[in-house]
Amino acid sequence: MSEVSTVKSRASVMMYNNEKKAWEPAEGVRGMSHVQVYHHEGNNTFRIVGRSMTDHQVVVINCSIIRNMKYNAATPTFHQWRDQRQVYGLNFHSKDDAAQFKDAVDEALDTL
Ligand SMILES: CC(=O)N[C@@H](Cc1ccccc1Cl)C(=O)N1CCC[C@]12C=C[C@@H]1CC[C@@H](C(=O)N3CCC[C@@H]4C=C[C@H]5CC[C@@H](C(=O)O)N5C(=O)[C@H]43)N1C2=O
Repeated sequence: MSEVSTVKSRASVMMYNNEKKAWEPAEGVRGMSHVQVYHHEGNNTFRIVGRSMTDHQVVVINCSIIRNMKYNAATPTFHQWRDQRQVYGLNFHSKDDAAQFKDAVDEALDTL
């Protein structure tokens, strides 16, 4: 069973550096990425995958959407969430990109 992408938005992927108390671009990428929500229908799991726009081979972010995850739309174009290891941030290209992405994440959270 393959995975189905439910949204594709443009955003720059950031990670929060807890030591430096600052946001940094995700590993190996500068600038915009395509961020997608993938649904694995077989086991009803979801993950957020980001690939660099300049080189789609570079996976910039790949993390599960877990039940009851708090997805925070801090501003209309900056959304963030955390897992045990770190805090992720998406600085979207536009409010539409952000809104579409949030809808897909909310939909995933509703079905988990
Ligand atoms: C309870 C909890 O976990 N709270 C978390 C948030 C959260 C809540 C609920 C569920 C999950 C999470 Cl994750 C929390 O508050 N966190 C997570 C780590 C960082 C932060 C802590 C302090 C700083 C203060 C300012 C604020 C911040 O980071 N921004 C303000 C809003 C947009 C603003 C936009 C863009 C980014 C691009 C660079 C920097 C800039 O614009 O130059 N910046 C910003 O400055 C951005 N912070 C945070 O978000």
